[in-house]
Amino acid sequence: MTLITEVRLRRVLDSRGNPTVEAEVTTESGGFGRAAAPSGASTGAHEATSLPASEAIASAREHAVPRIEGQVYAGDQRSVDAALRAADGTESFDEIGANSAVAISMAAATAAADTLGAPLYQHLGGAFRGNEFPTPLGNVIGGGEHAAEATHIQEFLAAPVGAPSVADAVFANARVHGAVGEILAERDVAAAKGDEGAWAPAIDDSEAFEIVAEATEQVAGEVGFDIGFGLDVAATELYDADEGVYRYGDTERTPDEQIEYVAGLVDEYDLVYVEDPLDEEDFEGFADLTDQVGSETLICGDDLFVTNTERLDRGIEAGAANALLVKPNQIGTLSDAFDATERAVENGLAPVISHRSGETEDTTIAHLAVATAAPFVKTGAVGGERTAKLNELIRTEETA
Ligand SMILES: O=C(O)[C@@H](CO)OP(=O)(O)O
Ligand SMILES: [Mg+2]
Repeated sequence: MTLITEVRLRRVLDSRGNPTVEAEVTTESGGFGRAAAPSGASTGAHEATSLPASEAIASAREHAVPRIEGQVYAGDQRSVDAALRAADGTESFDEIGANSAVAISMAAATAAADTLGAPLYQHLGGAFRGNEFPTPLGNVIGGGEHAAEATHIQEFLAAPVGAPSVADAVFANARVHGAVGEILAERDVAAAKGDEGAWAPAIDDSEAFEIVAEATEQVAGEVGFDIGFGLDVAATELYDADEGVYRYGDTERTPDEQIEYVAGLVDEYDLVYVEDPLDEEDFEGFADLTDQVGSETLICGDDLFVTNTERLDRGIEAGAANALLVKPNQIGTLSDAFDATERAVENGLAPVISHRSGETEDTTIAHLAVATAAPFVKTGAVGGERTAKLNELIRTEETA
């Protein structure tokens, strides 16, 4: 192993045009790694703290960098991440920011892989990884917090579950995205794109269901394999906690009605994946829905679990979901993200590695998905910061 000799931090742009933290780590033997923190728009209340980039950088330079440079070995990821936690001193990275922490954590892993001359997924997952690849979930219509005046449900996802390879799956999702664009044009619906590159038309959710169902079916016919349909409801953003109702514009649903509505959608559209169908505090509602439809579909906790093993344990106890969304920046380090992933797998939950709505060209999550043999990765369908990850998966599959 080789000592980390330098940690550099700077502000770079994310895909929304906001500053974010980029870290560079250099090792004694000349290994080099670079990584950048993503950022959420529909963030969970229990996520680790993201500070303004300049504040996060200043604080990490003062508190974390001196504990890492010349002190910690690249490749000893647990020590890197323990140094970040010790430097911060809070559970939620309030001091240095989870954005600084995750950028340094991921850059250190990348520098270690470079030192070894191994691909990042292999350094993270071990010599025998690279034989299983995730199905990419591609956002083709989106609204919620990711686009104004669009659908209430945040993400309508193509899920090419029958694809023979990652490359086939990636191209299929892009093709579904294209087909949705064509159907919208035929219907004379103008559509810009939301934060993740999905179409963001001013249509109601029921029309979006129709269009995505038509597009997935059409493209499945063309490519000759199954393309499923998934959702990220991001229901916390729809929930009015004071009134105890979910609001879809003028339509209101009580929590029981919401469960019934989502269960109905699972049946009607054969949904293979449903993320955050209920408010982030409603473990019981999640359990009820999982009980009803968990044998047919994945009920995935994002804002519910925030990649946090304590919240995941609570969910496991309650039977609240059968999938975990994994976003390293929700918890702050790769070690924590790995621990949550392993805990999920041990308890029969499927891990789904995910991007954020604000992204950079960083490809770490593509490697994380291969390293953990996650069955799904959620990283959009089109757009440079999304294709950065998708194209990395294509390359990885070719060389693994
Ligand atoms: O809710 C989500 O799953 C994500 C990514 O799609 O959105 P955000 O990064 O805004 O939380
Ligand atoms: Mg989500």
